Amino acid sequence: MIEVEHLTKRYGGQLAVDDVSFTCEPGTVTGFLGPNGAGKSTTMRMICGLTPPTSGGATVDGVPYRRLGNPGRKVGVLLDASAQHAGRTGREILALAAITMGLDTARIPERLAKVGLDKTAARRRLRGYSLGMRQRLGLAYAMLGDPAVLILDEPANGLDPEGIFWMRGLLRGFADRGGTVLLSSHLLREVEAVADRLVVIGNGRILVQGGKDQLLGEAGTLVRAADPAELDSLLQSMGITGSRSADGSMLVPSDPQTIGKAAAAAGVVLLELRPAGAGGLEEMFLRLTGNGHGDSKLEEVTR
Ligand SMILES: Nc1ncnc2c1ncn2[C@@H]1O[C@H](COP(=O)(O)OP(=O)(O)OP(=O)(O)O)[C@@H](O)[C@H]1O
Repeated sequence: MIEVEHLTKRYGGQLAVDDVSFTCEPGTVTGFLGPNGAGKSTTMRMICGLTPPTSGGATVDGVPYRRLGNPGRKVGVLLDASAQHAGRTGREILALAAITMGLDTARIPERLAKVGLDKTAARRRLRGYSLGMRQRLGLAYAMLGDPAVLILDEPANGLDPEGIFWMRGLLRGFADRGGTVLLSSHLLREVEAVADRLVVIGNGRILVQGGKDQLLGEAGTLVRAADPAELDSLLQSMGITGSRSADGSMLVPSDPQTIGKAAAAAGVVLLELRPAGAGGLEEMFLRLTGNGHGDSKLEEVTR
């Protein structure tokens, strides 16, 4: 379990992280989403004791990271896949980590294989690794001590589509066995398939957080009419403001039943009517994060 309470980080006059609170429960994957510079890495670094917070705090299983004994056995961390000695081989990097944690190095070949790094890759120096290979090694490194908690900053960076699919399976399996995963990304699509909960951050502040299914359910309705002007006046009469997509459909903050009934009563012919789901969530994500601090209406959905 990861508990983050009122974490705040100020760099000079800039608030990089502003009063951020959330919890990651065992058995779940939490997607930590936000555009570049939103404050994801700074938050994760504070959770891992690498950056001292200006105020607030974070614990893993009730203990601040810096006070965990043998932390690699409790929390697997991947913040920067390139932050290893470039002249060491993949095998050496894992061997040093195993020795530091008091683990048998015999587990290393199996762990390398598990992340898709073969014997040749194991013998290659890190400077010869692609970014995707570094991420794979970083995941093996994070999971080497069999921790119950994983904290991963943009682990999909550099992975090809097959690699992203593989990583999702790995993290889903980890959480399904009771593990806790905090996973950051600047792309909703990247985490949507694996996350149970989403925490969206922009300009250092949490803009929205909640269960993925709930957020998907609240993402609105997609509706397309044979005559868009008729739909516009119907929505106007209902006091609903929608946003129009390039294909002429409207994303409206209402449920399909309400819209369908009103359209039928008004004789407006609909060609499409469905929950907006992931597409709507992505639009909401872009709207929230593209909006600076967001407006005051955009409160936290739920905890
Ligand atoms: N050591 C530092 N000194 C000064 N400012 C910093 C420092 N580290 C981060 N910042 C600033 O804090 C803000 C948040 O940065 P952070 O790296 O946490 O964002 P992020 O969401 O992880 O972005 P990205 O996806 O680009 O990695 C940015 O404006 C960044 O410039």
